[in-house]
Amino acid sequence: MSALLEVSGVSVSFDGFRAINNLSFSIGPTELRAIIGPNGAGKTTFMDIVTGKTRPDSGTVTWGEKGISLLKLSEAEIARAGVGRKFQRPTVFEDQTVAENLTLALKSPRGPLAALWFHLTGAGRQRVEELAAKVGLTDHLSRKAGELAHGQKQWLEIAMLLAQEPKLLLVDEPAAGMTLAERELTTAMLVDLAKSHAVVVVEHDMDFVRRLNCRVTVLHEGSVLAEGSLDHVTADPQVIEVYLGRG
Ligand SMILES: Nc1ncnc2c1ncn2[C@@H]1O[C@H](COP(=O)(O)OP(=O)(O)OP(=O)(O)O)[C@@H](O)[C@H]1O
Repeated sequence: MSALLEVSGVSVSFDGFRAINNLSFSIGPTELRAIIGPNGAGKTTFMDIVTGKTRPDSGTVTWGEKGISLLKLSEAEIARAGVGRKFQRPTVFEDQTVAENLTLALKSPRGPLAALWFHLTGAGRQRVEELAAKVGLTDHLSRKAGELAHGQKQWLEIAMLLAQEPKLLLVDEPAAGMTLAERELTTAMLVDLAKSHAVVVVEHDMDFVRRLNCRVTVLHEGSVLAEGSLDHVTADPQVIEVYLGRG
């Protein structure tokens, strides 16, 4: 399986401090990956680089079968190429309904005629219903997003990301603030999404990572310290020393 995203030898410094240090990372087109690591390991900076928010000082970031360089694209172009990012705090429109939020997020077909056709045929409405079903919000379409529970808001935001038809989803600490039941549903959702997308989850909650049952990358001081199953990386003495042993 060739990689969808290939980060190779990437470094970036802020005021002389190397936040990312010769980092290499790749993910396939349908793969679930968890990224863990201590505070300041470079997890957020890694996502900032992939999404074009931060430009690295050196290294390459290539995307897709054609191996295009994401470093030459703007943030908006990277999003259009298929990289979606979910921040930790939900940013849904609280005064709009779930259906309205999803409609606003839809990727409309290009061109006025195609867009008109999309609306007249009800294709947009059908897509909104499909997206709501994917995240378990079918019964909440007419509710204001502000009335939803925290977990449901997070799921709505995931559906809004999916509305843009991304190939890669970067998801930052999805379990934070969720009840156990919400976490379990979120795990199932991410596992299901990874059947048709690449999904990278940054998460501190080890129980959550265990339930994801996927390959884990441990970052430390801006580089990959260990990679493999959760059992493999958590048995690594270096990982225990820099990350697990501190708790
Ligand atoms: N814009 C910036 N200017 C200066 N230093 C920065 C900047 N962004 C990140 N850093 C530094 O780079 C290092 C990596 O930060 P980053 O936020 O990527 O870590 P992280 O793994 O996401 O940590 P956390 O788990 O706490 O979110 C930290 O030491 C941070 O202080």
